[in-house]
Amino acid sequence: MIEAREVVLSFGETPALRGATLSVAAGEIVAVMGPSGSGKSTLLHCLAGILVPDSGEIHFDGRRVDTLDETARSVLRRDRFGFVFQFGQLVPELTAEENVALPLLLGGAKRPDALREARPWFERLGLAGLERRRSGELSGGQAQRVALARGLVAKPGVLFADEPTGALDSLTGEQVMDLLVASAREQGTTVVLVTHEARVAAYADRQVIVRDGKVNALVHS
Ligand SMILES: Nc1ncnc2c1ncn2[C@@H]1O[C@H](COP(=O)(O)OP(=O)(O)OP(=O)(O)O)[C@@H](O)[C@H]1O
Repeated sequence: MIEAREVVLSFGETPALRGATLSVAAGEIVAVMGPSGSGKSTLLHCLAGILVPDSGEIHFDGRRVDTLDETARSVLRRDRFGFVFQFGQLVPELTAEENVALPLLLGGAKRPDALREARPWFERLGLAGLERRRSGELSGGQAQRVALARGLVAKPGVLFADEPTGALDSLTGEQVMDLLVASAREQGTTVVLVTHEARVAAYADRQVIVRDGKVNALVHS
């Protein structure tokens, strides 16, 4: 479904990826682990078409991604990928339901249709009653569940989750992971999950370790 082949990327003098290879099958949930600074986020950003490697290739659904121009990559991200980051990154001016509807609106849906599709996510993720709140009026766990709904609402081919529980206490983090995995499975979404927490990685079908910019160890859970 999504693949990095021998990806090399440096930030100036700092090598971040030194020949990273990873292949994720459709519907698979893969956890990317590894020490701080090893290149996990950079690998995720390359897979997601946010960063372009210096060399190597990125493929998604049979298409080469890294050779697309910025516009084509941003359309691909909008239409086929979902994102959840460590701090939710909800748009503070929008209500929770508007945040969830955002990917549909950006994809061209009419506002009433987008909001109608967004609403069931509040029940599903235990957020009923919070639809009109803004991010400042939500707890960290609630905001992260809204971010998860936003990441999945457009039924992306791949959900990229970068430390999605990193800002949460462990119980809240487990609730978010339970919901992430259940929702992704329900709609067959492939998940690339960056985490340094073994307990979070244990939710994945497979764990890989990034060390010194290479995906150099595999652990089957
Ligand atoms: N925008 C940037 N500019 C310069 N250097 C960067 C940038 N982003 C990452 N790096 C460097 O690239 C290397 C890999 O960083 P990356 O964020 O991918 O690691 P990581 O494994 O995700 O780390 P962490 O677990 O701490 O988030 C590090 O040495 C980092 O300092």
